Amino acid sequence: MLPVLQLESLVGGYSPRRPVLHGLTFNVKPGEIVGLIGLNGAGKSTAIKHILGLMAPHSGSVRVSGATLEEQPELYRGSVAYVPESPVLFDELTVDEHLRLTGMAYGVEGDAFAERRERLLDEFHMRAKRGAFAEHLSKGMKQKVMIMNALLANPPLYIIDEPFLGLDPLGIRSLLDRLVEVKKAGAAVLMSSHILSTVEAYCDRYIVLHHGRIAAMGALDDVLQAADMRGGTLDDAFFKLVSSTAGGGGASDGR
Ligand SMILES: Nc1ncnc2c1ncn2[C@@H]1O[C@H](COP(=O)(O)OP(=O)(O)OP(=O)(O)O)[C@@H](O)[C@H]1O
Repeated sequence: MLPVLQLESLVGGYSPRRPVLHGLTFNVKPGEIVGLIGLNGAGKSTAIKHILGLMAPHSGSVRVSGATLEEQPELYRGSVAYVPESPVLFDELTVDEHLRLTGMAYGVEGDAFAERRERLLDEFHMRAKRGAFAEHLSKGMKQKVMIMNALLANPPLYIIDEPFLGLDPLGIRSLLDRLVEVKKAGAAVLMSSHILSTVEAYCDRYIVLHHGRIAAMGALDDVLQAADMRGGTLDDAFFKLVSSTAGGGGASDGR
């Protein structure tokens, strides 16, 4: 099955003289959740900015649904929904208005729009707040609106950056349940998080980023092997990979 997201030898960062990402090659296929993990400053958000097209590669490429942003900007943008680490909303629009705006942007209209909106309002316990302005919502509620917008769009690719920050346990459960559902329906999900137990439980594959390079990639067994371990958790392997250079912490690009 063709990957929805393909990074090929991506070199990128904020200044051409000092790249942050050193040749990342990985993909995310339909029907899988891939966890992007790494220490603070490893390059996760920078990689996500390149995937979203907010930053241009110094070299290498990013393809979404088979095309680069330059080749097919509409296909590329319409294929991705992004949930950022910190919610970005319009203060003077209500929850309902945000959902309507997303529906218009992604071409979700009529009965399909109404059905998805009603379900999301219930699932994320936001029905009572549907008419509230974003500026009057709590931090976690704002994050829920970002997540609801992404799910409403129902794209082939979800990019989710630290989604659990600020969410209450019910919100976390609703999000995880829906990620499993969209994955079963064939969506591809790239999720960055520091909550390794959740990443281990929900992701099919993991990418361990360390100093802008892939230190390990694959299923749990692959990551354990890269860490030279026979058994253990993702947390154990991660700790070993990022705390010893010899153990593969600064390893080369993986596939
Ligand atoms: N706007 C920026 N300008 C210049 N350098 C930046 C900028 N944002 C991040 N960096 C640098 O890029 C590197 C990678 O940062 P990035 O934000 O991608 O890390 P991260 O893995 O997302 O970390 P965290 O877990 O803390 O969110 C760091 O060295 C950081 O200092």
